[in-house]
Amino acid sequence: MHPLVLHSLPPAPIDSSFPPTPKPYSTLSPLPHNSFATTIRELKTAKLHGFAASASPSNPKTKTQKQDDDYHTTLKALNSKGRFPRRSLGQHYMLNGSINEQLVGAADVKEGDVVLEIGPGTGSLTNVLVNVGAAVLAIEKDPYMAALVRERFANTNRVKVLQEDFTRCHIRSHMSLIMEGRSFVESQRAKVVANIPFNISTDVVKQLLPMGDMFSEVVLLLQEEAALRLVDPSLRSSEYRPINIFVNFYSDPEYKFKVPRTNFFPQPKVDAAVVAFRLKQALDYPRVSSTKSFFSMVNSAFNGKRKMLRKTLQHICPPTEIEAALSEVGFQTTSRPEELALEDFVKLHNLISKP
Ligand SMILES: C[S@@+](CC[C@H](N)C(=O)[O-])C[C@H]1O[C@@H](n2cnc3c(N)ncnc32)[C@H](O)[C@@H]1O
Repeated sequence: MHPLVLHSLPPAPIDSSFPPTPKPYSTLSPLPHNSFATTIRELKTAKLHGFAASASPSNPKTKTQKQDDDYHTTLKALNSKGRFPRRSLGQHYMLNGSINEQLVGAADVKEGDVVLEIGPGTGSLTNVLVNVGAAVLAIEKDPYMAALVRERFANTNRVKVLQEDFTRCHIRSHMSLIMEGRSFVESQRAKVVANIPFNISTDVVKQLLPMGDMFSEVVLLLQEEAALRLVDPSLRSSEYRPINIFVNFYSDPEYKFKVPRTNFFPQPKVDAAVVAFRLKQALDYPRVSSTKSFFSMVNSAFNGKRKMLRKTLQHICPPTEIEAALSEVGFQTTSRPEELALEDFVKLHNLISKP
C-alpha cells in the first residue's frame, strides 16, 4: 500500500481568474425558497434507490436558524434537477447549517484561503466556505449535482466546480494550477473541508495525507466508527492497522465532534464524526531511508497479523537480525505487529532495511 498511487489523467482546464485575489466577500443569494413544492411529498415517501431510512430528520431542532440549506431547500434543490439521492454515490446531504459552520471552523478557514471540497452536493458547505471569504475548488462526481452547484455559484468567481471522480482525478495538478504563483509557506497552503461519501474515505485519506506541501489541514466528515479507528486505535487491538501508521506518519489527527445521523437526508444507518488531520511537511516526517520500503515493511508486518515479526519480515533479512533489532528497539524477539507504535516501526525499519 503505497499512498502515492495517483492516476495520470490530465487535469481539466482551470479558469485563470480562479482563485480570485482576496477581497471583501460578496454574499451569495441562497437557493430560492418559493420555486416549487410539488414533489417534496414524493421525495419524502419514496424508497430512494434502496435508502431504507426515513427521509425526514427525526429531530427538527437540528435545523439552523438560517433557512438556507435546511431540509426543505435541500429537497427543492434536488427536485430542481429531478434527482433522488443515490446510495452508490454516498449521497447523504447535510441539513444542519451549524455543522457546516463547525466544519469550516475546525479548519480555521479564513478570508483568502483556498479550499478543496470533495462532493459539494447541493453546495451547502460550499456556501459557508464562500461566506467566510474562501476560494473553493469543488470536485463532484455526479454531473447533475456538479451542474446544480455550478449554477448556484454562477455569480461568483470564488467557486470552481470540476465534474470528476475524486478517487481518479489528478488532484496535485489541479491544485498546482490554482496555487501557482503562491509560495507554500504555512499561511498559504490550501485546506480541505468536505462531507465525503463514506465509501471513499480511505481513498481520500490515502491520497491527501501525503500532500503536506500543498495542504495544511484536511477536515473530513467521516463515518463515526471509521473516525475513531483512524484517530484513536488501541495498540494490541484488532482495529490497529497499517492505515494508523500511515495517518500518524503524515499527520496529527484529532477527533473533533460527533454528528448524529439525524442531520442528514437521507438518514444514514450510522452516525458520523468530524476529524481534523493537521498535515506534516516532509521535514517533519519520521526519518526513514525510503517511505516506499517503510510502508512495504509495515504492510508485510500486518499481513501476518497473528504471526511474529521475525517470521513475517524474513524476506527483508534473516530472523536472527530481526530478533536483534527488536531487542534493540526494546521488544521481545517474539513480538507481533500490533505491539509496535509508529516510532517503533521506524526504528525497526532503519535497523533491518538495507539502504
Ligand atoms: C455525503 S454527500 C455530501 C454532499 C454535501 N457536501 C453536503 O454536505 O450536503 C457526498 C457528495 O459526494 C459526491 N461524490 C460521491 N462520490 C464522489 C467521488 N468519487 N468524487 C467526487 N464526489 C463524489 C456525491 O455525489 C455527493 O454530492
